[in-house]
Amino acid sequence: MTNRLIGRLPKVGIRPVIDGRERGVRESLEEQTMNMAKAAQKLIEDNLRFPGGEKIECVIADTTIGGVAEAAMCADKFEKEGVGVSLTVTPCWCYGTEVMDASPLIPKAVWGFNGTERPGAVYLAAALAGYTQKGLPAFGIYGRDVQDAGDQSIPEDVKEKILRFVKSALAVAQMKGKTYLSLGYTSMGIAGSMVNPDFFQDYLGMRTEFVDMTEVKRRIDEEIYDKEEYEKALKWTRENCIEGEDNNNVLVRGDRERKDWEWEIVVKMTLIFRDLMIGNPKLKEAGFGEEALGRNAIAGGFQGQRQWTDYYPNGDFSETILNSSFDWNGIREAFVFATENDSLNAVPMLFGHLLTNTAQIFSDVRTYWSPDAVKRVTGKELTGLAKFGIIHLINSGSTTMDATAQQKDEQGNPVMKPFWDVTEEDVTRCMENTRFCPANKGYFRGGGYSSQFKTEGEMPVTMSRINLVKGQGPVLQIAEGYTVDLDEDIHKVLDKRTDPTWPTTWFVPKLTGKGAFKDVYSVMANWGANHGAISYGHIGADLITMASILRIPVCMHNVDEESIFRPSAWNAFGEDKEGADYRACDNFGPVYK
Ligand SMILES: C[C@H](O)[C@@H](O)[C@@H](O)C(=O)CO
Ligand SMILES: [Mn+2]
Repeated sequence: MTNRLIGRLPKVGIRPVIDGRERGVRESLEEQTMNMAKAAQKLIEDNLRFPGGEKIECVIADTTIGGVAEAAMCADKFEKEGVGVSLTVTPCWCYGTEVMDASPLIPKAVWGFNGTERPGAVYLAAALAGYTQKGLPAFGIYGRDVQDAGDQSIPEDVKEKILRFVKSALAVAQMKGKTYLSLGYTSMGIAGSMVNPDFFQDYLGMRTEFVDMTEVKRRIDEEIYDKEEYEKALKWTRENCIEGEDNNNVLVRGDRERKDWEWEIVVKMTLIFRDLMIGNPKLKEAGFGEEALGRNAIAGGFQGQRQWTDYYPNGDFSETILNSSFDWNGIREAFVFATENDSLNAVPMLFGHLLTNTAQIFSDVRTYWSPDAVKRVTGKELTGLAKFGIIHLINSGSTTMDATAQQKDEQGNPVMKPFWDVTEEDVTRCMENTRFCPANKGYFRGGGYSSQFKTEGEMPVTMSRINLVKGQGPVLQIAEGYTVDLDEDIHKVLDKRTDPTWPTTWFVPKLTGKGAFKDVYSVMANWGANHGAISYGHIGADLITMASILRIPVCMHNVDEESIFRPSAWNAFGEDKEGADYRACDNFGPVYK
C-alpha cells in the first residue's frame, strides 16, 4: 500500500457454484458457470482500484462448487489467499446450504443468472433464505431481464450491483485490523473526539491507539524525524505555500522571526504526525527502531485545541497537507486525518476515501444562510443552485487543498481526483489558490497557519457523519448535494463575518421536499454534530451499502429508493426501508462483536 500500511490488501473471492449431479447435468454446466466467474473477475478488475493505486485481485475457486467438500476446499484457498470479499455466481440450481460460504466475517453476495433453461434465480432465492436463516446476511444480485443460456454478457443492472457490493465490501475489508490513531484526546469537549474503542472494535474491526501530544513535542525537541526530508519539506513549503494576510491585531501579531519559527514547527509536526501513523524506515537508520514502526493507522486525528494550541502552533497546516493528494514528495495518496481529533468525522472520511480513492474534506457545518438573511447582509439575491439557501462549510484552516476545485477533468470541469490522475498543473493551481494565514490568535495563542481558500466551482459532493447514540449505537447520516461558487461580492461579506483566515465551501443539499430534506434549513437542523465529512461525487448509495455491511443504520439520507442496495435479509424486517434498516442492524448486531 502506498501509505505503507501493514497487512495484505484484501482479495475478492469468486465462487462458481453448480448443480453437483454428475453424468449429464454438472458436465453441461461447467463451462458456463466458470465463464460467469471469469466475467465477474474481468468486470471487477477492469473497474475498481485501491486508494493506493494498486489493482484489485480476484481469486476464483479451483473448481466449481457442487457440494460441501468443494465449498470447504474453496474456503481453504480463500483463507490462504487473503480473500476479504465473497461473490458467489451461478447459472443453475445448486444445493443451497451445501455450497454456501459459511464464513461469518466476510461480506457476501450471490449473483444468480436470470435464465429459464436452468434455475439460477430460484437457487438464488433458496440460497438467500439459507443465509438469512443462519444469520449471515448476503446481497442478492439478479438481472431484471431474462437472458439466453449462452449469453455471456453481464447486464447493466447486474454490473452496477456487483460493483457497488464489491467496492463497499472491499472498503470494509481494508479497515479491518487497522488503527485509528488518537493524538491527544478530547478537543474542547467535542463528543466525537472522546474516541470510543468499543465502536471501532465492534463495528469496524479496528484498533484504537492513544498517543499523548507530548510525544509530538518530544520528537520535535529530540529531533526524531528524517532531517533530510525536513530540509526538503521546509524548502518546498517556503517556495510553494503562500503566506496569507495576518488578520490579528497588531498588538498580538508575531514578528518575522516568530513566524519563521512557526513555519519550522508546523512542517516538523506534519512529518511527526505521519510517522506516528505509518512509521518511517529512516528513523530506524537514525537509531529509533521503535519510532520507525508507526501504528499502522489508516486514519488519525490531532486534538490540538486547546492544550497544544494555547502553547504551540496549531495543526491546521499539517492537517491540510496530510489530507491533500500531494506534498513535498510529490503527488501521493491523501491521508485521512481529522481536525480536533473528531474520530466520528474521521470514520466517514475514511469511508469516503476508501469508496472513491480521493481526498476528503473535513469541515464544521457552520451556518445556514437563508436567501433572506443573505439579502439583508449583502443586498444581493442568491441565484442558481444556491437560490433556496446555502450551508457554510468551514473549519479552522485544516481542509484538503484538493477541495479548491482547481483540479480539472478533460472538459475543464472542476473535480477531485484519485492521486494517480492528479497532474502537476492541478497541484500548482491548488497551491496558487490557497493562502496560509497566520492563525487567529484569539483562538490559537500559539499561532500556526490556517489554510484559506474558497471552493471555486460546482461539484457533486456527499456530506456524511457518524454519531453515537447511547442505547442505540452508531448511526450514519448522508446528504448528497453540490458545492456552489457564490458571486465574489456575496462570498466576501459572508466569509468576512465568519473567519477570513479559513477555507470555505458553500454547500447546497439535494432537496426531496420531505423530512430532513424538506429545505436547506432542515438539513442543517437535522445534522447530528458540529462536523461533516465531504466526499467528491454522489456516493450516498455506496455509503448505504457499506453501512448495511457494518450494521450501522442510516438515520437520514436523500438517495433515490431504487439505488438502495442492502442484504436481502433486510426485506424480512418490513417494507418501510428506514425502519427495516434499524431493525435489521439491531437484530444482526455489529460484525466483530
Ligand atoms: C477555532 C475554533 O475553536 C474552531 O476550531 C471551532 O469553531 C470548531 O471548529 C469547533 O468544531
Ligand atoms: Mn471544528
